[in-house]
Amino acid sequence: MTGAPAAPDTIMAVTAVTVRVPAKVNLQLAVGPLRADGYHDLVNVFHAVSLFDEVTAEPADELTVTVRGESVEGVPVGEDNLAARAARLLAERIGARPDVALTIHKTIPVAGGMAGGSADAAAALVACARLWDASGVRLADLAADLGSDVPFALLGGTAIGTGRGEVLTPVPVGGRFHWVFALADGGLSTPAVYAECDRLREAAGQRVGPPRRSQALLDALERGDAEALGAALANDLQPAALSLRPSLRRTLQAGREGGALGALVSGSGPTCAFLARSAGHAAELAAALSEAGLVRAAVSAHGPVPGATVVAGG
Ligand SMILES: C[C@@](CO)(OP(=O)(O)O)[C@H](O)COP(=O)(O)OP(=O)(O)OC[C@H]1O[C@@H](n2ccc(N)nc2=O)[C@H](O)[C@@H]1O
Ligand SMILES: Nc1ncnc2c1ncn2[C@@H]1O[C@H](COP(=O)(O)OP(=O)(O)O)[C@@H](O)[C@H]1O
Repeated sequence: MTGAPAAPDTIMAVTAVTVRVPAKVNLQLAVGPLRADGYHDLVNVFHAVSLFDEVTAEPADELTVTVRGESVEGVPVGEDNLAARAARLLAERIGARPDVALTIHKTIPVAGGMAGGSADAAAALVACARLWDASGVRLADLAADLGSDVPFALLGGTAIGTGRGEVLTPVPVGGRFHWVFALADGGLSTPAVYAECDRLREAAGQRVGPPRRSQALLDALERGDAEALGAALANDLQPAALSLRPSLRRTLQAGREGGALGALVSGSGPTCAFLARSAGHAAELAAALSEAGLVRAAVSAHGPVPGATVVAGG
């Protein structure tokens, strides 16, 4: 090496920042009655899994969004993209122009009940905060304004979300869990699934009380007990997702027949989640589900994993 070393006070301009951000599955989703503001109070046990999107932020003359990946139809590339909204919100907060080129590499299924859009918003917040040296801004406050699931994508791990899901309390977890996700063709709209949940409850004359946390589920998580966790998985939106997409019943049944410890729709669906006994069992189950021809793809993953993390630049 012959080059002179950089002077100690040289400040390297940040040219690109890449953030990796996980998908989530809801281990318990207890849904209270419809609130006056159109939301529902929840007990939402979020669990971050190793299925990741990556968002790269680079300085540019104006805000642009590029989306790459398989099956990204329906993802807006304009100002409605949640990552673009996140960049604009942060720029507004620090009094800067949102001049950034955002490139999103999507692996998380779109409109799949795994919070991919929320994940991209959280990643964009972290990437732009690094690019614009906005380390003093509390990103969690901005996240909650972008969507109920966005704060969890920043935090990762496993956490209970109350309120509309944005008030987070981390949950202790005593091990790693192995999952299979059955990805469906096409998505389901989150507001439509909540509305169907309300409709089904009303039609059944169901009196809906406040959502309650499952102690059995929290104990299973703390012990790292996959069998008990499988038995405790619960999603109040599942009947609504099945009502809107009846074919998911067969997918859930196929996973149970493959020995899953638990099977449920992930959040608002249509992705189905299966808890496996081990990494090996997850690989077998994913192969069996793919071969059964009921799903677009079946992928294995583990959880919990950290939230939005800078992996390059900055
Ligand atoms: C259902 C869940 C489970 O984690 O996620 P997905 O499975 O869709 O990823 C979430 O509650 C989705 O959160 P998110 O997608 O951030 O929703 P938001 O943008 O805040 O709200 C979109 C719409 O969903 C409905 N909504 C959302 C949250 C909530 N607690 N009650 C609701 O009724 C409302 O109709 C709202 O207008
Ligand atoms: N970056 C993004 N990735 C995916 N969807 C996005 C994004 N930005 C906005 N959207 C919109 O949000 C909707 C819900 O997306 P997503 O978060 O993937 O699903 P879900 O709410 O079921 O978890 C999409 O159908 C799309 O119209």
